[in-house]
Amino acid sequence: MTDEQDKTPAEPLRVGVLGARGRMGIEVCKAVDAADDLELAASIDQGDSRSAVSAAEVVVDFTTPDVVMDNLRWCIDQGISAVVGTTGFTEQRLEQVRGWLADKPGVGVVIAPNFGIGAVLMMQFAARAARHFESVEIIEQHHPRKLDAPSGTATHTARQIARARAEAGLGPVPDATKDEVSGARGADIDGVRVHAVRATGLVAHQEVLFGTTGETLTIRHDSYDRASFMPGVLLAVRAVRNRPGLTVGLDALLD
Ligand SMILES: NC(=O)C1=CN([C@@H]2O[C@H](COP(=O)(O)OP(=O)(O)OC[C@H]3O[C@@H](n4cnc5c(N)ncnc54)[C@H](OP(=O)(O)O)[C@@H]3O)[C@@H](O)[C@H]2O)C=CC1
Ligand SMILES: O=C(O)C1=N[C@H](C(=O)O)C[C@H](O)C1
Repeated sequence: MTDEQDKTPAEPLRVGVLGARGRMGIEVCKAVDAADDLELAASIDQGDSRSAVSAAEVVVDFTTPDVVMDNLRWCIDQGISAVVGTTGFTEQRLEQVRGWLADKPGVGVVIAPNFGIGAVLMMQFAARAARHFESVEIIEQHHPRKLDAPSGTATHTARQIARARAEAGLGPVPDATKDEVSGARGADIDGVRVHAVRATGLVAHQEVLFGTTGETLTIRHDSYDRASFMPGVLLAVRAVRNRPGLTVGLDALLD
């Protein structure tokens, strides 16, 4: 039979969701259900047994920073590829994941601080602008039920900006503050000040403010609905098994 004659539809990819009853998990389950090429094989939340997820080929994790490493270790041990949106990934944690993956060469993991395509572009544009401005501050704004501050997106953006500034030979951001009420100047992430705002009505928003003599540049992204993260999540779900090892961020998948 030629490929042309073989019209058998491909089996849908079996996806498991961890954190399935959370704000993001609910949205991911809906998106997977709605996709013809994906099947929701298991949806697990706090207190459920993880064993149901063994049937999945790809696991999506939107849980909490304190449980995500244990989940990830379990997936890798089971030989299941994973797409992770949960925050809390320090360089040390990423290194640990790389170590686990070294023993499982067929397994892929994508960890992205933000799956919104606009947010990924905002981070790229900010990294590109960074070397042209002596001043930079990040203001992130989120719903008040968010557990971590500053956000994973803001932390990632600050690190990328810091790297671009170092490569360009820029020194510290100018700031004459001598007398400070604790916290007034925000958190210092690799030399970049990050301010975290929490308010009912917000979803996920970030502004990167750059300044130099006589001008400022503001790069802003807004997620008004968690549906905004789904194209990125599904892109990673479909790609992850063909990307053994660890992929951090969506940039490589978008390109
Ligand atoms: N990368 C991205 O694009 C995005 C990332 N995020 C991140 O995703 C994470 C989740 O966000 P959000 O959905 O708003 O948070 P929620 O608190 O709404 O959801 C987390 C869910 O995980 C559950 N959970 C806790 N422990 C476990 C466990 N061991 N196994 C399975 N499920 C568990 C929680 O249960 P319970 O409530 O009972 O504890 C809850 O239902 C956060 O870190 C957030 O920052 C959010 C949006 C986009
Ligand atoms: O908790 C959230 O809501 C979000 N978390 C991620 C982060 O911390 O950056 C991504 C997005 O900002 C929404």
